[in-house]
Amino acid sequence: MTELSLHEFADGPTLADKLAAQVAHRLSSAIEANGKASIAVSGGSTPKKFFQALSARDVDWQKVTVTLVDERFVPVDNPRSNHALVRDHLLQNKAADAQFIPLFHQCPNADEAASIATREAAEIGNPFDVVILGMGGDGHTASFFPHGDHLAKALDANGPRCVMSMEAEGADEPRLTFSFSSLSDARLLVLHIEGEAKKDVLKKAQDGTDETEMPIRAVLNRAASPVEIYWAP
Ligand SMILES: O=C(O)[C@H](O)[C@@H](O)[C@H](O)[C@H](O)COP(=O)(O)O
Repeated sequence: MTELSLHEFADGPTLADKLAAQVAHRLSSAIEANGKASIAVSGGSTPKKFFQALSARDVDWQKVTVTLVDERFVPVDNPRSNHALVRDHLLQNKAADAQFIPLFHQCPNADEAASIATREAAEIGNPFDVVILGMGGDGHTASFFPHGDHLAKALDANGPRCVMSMEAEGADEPRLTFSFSSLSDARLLVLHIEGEAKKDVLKKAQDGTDETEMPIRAVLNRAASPVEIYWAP
């Protein structure tokens, strides 16, 4: 069973600040121990304030590699690009010196982009020092969507560390996602969610076991690392 801890905050800005402090501390400790640090972040609407808070923190950013937990199969000039979100809100201020490894590559299909991303991500080393997951109202996390075409493979704890493609009814476009095995043993594994509705989704996820219906259950039930849940109304 995975150990879960719930950290609740009065509001989103307070959460963003506390999470940024904790993540900056972990990145700095990793740099002290290994000379480098890695972080994989989620896209979507929730992380913007956290990205801005983290970008202002004192970390030796030149030694940090940033990548995405998952990406939409769209170029960086598309408003739905997670790369664009990270570029505009995280790779700014002090964090402008960090190295970014994108998952999207201009290829005929998402599988080919996933192969390139897998090769490039292998350079980062493993496990990630920090992984920040989000969660959708349908119980997806990363691009582990309910009934996704490659969901079983993506959630296989013994599957390879890789980036894979994913298509699902609930996803607007094909996706690229790190596999569960690449994310679940992060040295700091955070699930960042906000709002009462997401708390209800979390509760529903904890009340059942079917991962095809709510893939977040894989993280909550069998992540190799403890899961730190950060929540604000
Ligand atoms: O690209 C994405 O959409 C994500 O990385 C995704 O897994 C996200 O974390 C959740 O969908 C929550 O999204 P919101 O923060 O927008 O609710």
